[in-house]
Amino acid sequence: MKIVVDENMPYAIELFSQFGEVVALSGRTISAEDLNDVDALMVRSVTQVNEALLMKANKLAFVGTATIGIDHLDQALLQQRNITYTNAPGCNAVSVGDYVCSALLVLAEQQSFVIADKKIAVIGVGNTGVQTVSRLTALGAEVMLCDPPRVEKEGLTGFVSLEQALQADIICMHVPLVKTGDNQTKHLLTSELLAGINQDAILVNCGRGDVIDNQALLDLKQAGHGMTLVLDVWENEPTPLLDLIPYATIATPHIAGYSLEGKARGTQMIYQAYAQLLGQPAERSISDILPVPAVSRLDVNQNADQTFAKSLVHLVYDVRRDDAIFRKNIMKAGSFDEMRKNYLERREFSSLRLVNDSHYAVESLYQLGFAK
Ligand SMILES: NC(=O)c1ccc[n+]([C@@H]2O[C@H](COP(=O)([O-])OP(=O)(O)OC[C@H]3O[C@@H](n4cnc5c(N)ncnc54)[C@H](O)[C@@H]3O)[C@@H](O)[C@H]2O)c1
Ligand SMILES: O=C(O)[C@H](O)[C@H](O)COP(=O)(O)O
Repeated sequence: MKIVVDENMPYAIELFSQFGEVVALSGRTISAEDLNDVDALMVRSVTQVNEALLMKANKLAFVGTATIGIDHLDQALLQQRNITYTNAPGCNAVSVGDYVCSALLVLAEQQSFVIADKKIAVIGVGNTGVQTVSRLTALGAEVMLCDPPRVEKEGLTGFVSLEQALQADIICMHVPLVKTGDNQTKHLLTSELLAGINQDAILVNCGRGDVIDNQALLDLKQAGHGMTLVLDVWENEPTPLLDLIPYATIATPHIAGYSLEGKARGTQMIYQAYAQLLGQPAERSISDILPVPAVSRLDVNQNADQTFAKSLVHLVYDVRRDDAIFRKNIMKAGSFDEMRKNYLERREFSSLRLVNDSHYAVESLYQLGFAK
C-alpha cells in the first residue's frame, strides 16, 4: 500500500504508516507522476485535485483533505472515477473562533470599545461561524446570524438578510467558496455591497479570500472608506493583492485554523475515514502524540470582564504575533507558503485550564473555550 501525504500535515506519517508506505510531498507541487501506483492521497487546501493531477492515478481509491474547505477537490470527477473522498468538517473550527476572538480583543483595546456594545453579524453560520458566535456571546454581545442556505432548510426565524448583516458594527465572514450551483459565493461581497458597509465598521474574513472582491475592497479603501479590516484569507493565495495589506489592521497568511489541535484533528479525521474504507481499526490517536502546552493551568482570582478575558486570550494566542511575521515577510517571493509551512506552535484556548476555587463569576471564560 502506498500513501502520498502533504508534508505539512502534522502526524500524517505517525498515523498513516499503520497502512503502508507513506511518502510526504510538497502539497503545492504534487504532480500526476507522483500518483502513479498510489493507493491513497492525503492533501491540504493547496493541492488542486483535478483531471490534470489524476491523469496517471491508476490505483487511487481514496482522497482525504485534512481541511474544512473542499473547494480544491473536483468532486464530480472523484465520483465519476469511483474514488472515495472526504474532508474534515469542523476540524479547525475552534481555532478559527479563537482567532476571531483574539483579533477583536486587540481592536477593542486599540479603538476603546466594549464588544458587548457592538452590533455583530456572523455571515455563514456553520462550524466556524458557530465558534465565533459562542465566543462573542460569551463576551456579552448579541450576534445576528446570516446564512441563506440554512434559511432555505430551517426557515427565516433567527436569521437576517445579507443586507441587514452588512449594516452591523462588526461583520465576520465564515462563508465557504462555492463555485457551482445556486448559492455560489465568489465575490459575494461585490463593490456595491462593500460600499454600503458603515465607515466605522470592522470586517473580518476567515472563510475564503475569493468571497470578497479584493480589488473592489482595495479601491474602496484607497478612496478613503474608514472600515477596519481583519483579513486572514486573500484572493489568489499564495500571491495576495499586496497593495491591500497596509489597509488591513490585522493581516495574516491564512492561519486562522492553524492551531496544533486543529491541524492534528484534520489528520486524525481523514485517517479514521481511510481506516473505515479499508475495514481496519484506527489504532493510533493524536491525543497520545500532542505535546503538553507551555502553560496548562492557572488559578483565577477575580470575576471575568473583557479586560481579564483579553489577558487570558492573549496569553494563549495573540494574533499580533502572526500579523507581525506576515508584514515582515510578505514582500519576499514564496513567503506566503513559507510562513504557513513554518507556522509557530499555537494552542487552543481549551489547552489552558482555569481553576476557580473561590467562586468568582468566570463562567464566560469557560464559554470562551478555556477548560474547567
Ligand atoms: N481561515 C482559515 O484558516 C479557515 C479555517 C477553516 C475553514 N475555513 C473556510 O471557512 C469556510 C467555512 O467553514 P465552516 O467550518 O464554518 O463550514 P460549514 O460548512 O460548517 O459552514 C458554512 C456555512 O456557510 C453557509 N453559507 C454557504 N453559502 C453562504 C452564503 N452565500 N451566505 C451565507 N452563508 C452561507 C452554509 O450554509 C453553512 O452553514 C470553509 O469552507 C473554509 O473554506 C477557513
Ligand atoms: O479549510 C480549512 O480547513 C482551512 O482553510 C485550513 O486552514 C486550510 O489549511 P491548508 O490546507 O491550506 O494548510
